[in-house]
Amino acid sequence: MRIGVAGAGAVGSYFGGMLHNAGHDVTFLARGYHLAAMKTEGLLIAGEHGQFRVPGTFTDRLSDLAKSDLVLLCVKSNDTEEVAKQLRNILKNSALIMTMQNGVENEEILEDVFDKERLLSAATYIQASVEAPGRIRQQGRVKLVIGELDSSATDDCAVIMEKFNQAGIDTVQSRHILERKWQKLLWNATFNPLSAAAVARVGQILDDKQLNKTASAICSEVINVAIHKGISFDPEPTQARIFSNAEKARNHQTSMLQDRLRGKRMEVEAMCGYIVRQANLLDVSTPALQSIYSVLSFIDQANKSHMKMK
Ligand SMILES: NC(=O)C1=CN([C@@H]2O[C@H](COP(=O)(O)OP(=O)(O)OC[C@H]3O[C@@H](n4cnc5c(N)ncnc54)[C@H](OP(=O)(O)O)[C@@H]3O)[C@@H](O)[C@H]2O)C=CC1
Ligand SMILES: CC(C)(CO)C(=O)C(=O)O
Repeated sequence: MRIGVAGAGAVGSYFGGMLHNAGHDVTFLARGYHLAAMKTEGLLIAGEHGQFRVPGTFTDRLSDLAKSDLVLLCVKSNDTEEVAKQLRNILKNSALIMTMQNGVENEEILEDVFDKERLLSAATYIQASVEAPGRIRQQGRVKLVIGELDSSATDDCAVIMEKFNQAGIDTVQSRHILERKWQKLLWNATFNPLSAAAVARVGQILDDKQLNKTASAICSEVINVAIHKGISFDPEPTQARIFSNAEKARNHQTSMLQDRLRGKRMEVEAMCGYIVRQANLLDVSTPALQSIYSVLSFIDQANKSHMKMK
């Protein structure tokens, strides 16, 4: 299968690397120092069970993805619309696009650009980071739940699931992928923004009495928004599950914290703004999330002005 990775950072490089190892023809779209390192040395993926190097096709020309049968959309959510529109101009009509991003708004953005039957979404369970240019660090368990956005679409998803499993990526299919994505968003909205605002690892949020209290408040607000959106959750066990899952990621720097530490733009809209806007539409109160949203939006704006002045 010809696979294009649109945004070969932490997530895209890992999954693209695994699929390349399994014999697929993978093209990695990246830029900057990371791309330069991959072009000269190949891509190095380091995990708990050792490391492997991936020689491959690394490019900063989006048009090099034109022949893809499947594109893994792995840019940060802030770049979704721009990259999706560029992809629409070059991809063949039969190409499938799978978002592996966090949040649930990317699916809405993609539906405005592509026919729904070409779209898949993945709830991506991985802890990965670009440790150094050309080098990805992955820790903990990796799992994907994938599904078609159009539930009446032909079963491309089953074929992709099989190929991913053959490549050693634990993948299951869901007929209710948006519900799964909301479940994941509950976790991310609880921990990612707070971790970025406080510059704290997940374990530090769990251990600090005040941060833990704020995380619990955000979590119950987001569950409430999801319920008002028609996603069925039992609030108490859901919140308990989110916090017990966090125990397994104690040492993790969330992807949003990684961005803050690197002075990169954070996924503030995907993780906070979208939920706050939905809450306003549904007349649901989200004071804790709104507060973190205002802090992170301010930091992102300040970083942007600082970058412009440089
Ligand atoms: N990291 C993790 O553990 C997890 C992340 N996720 C989600 O997955 C998504 C991707 O996250 P992650 O992999 O961490 O992000 P990264 O920032 O590591 O990767 C995105 C990559 O895409 C590149 N990129 C963006 N636009 C272009 C372009 N036009 N041309 C070439 N390259 C481009 C970026 O370059 P540049 O750096 O120069 O902007 C970056 O290298 C996010 O939605 C995140 O929330 C989900 C689960 C876990
Ligand atoms: C916490 C984690 C790693 C869960 O997969 C994640 O989604 C993120 O850091 O954004």
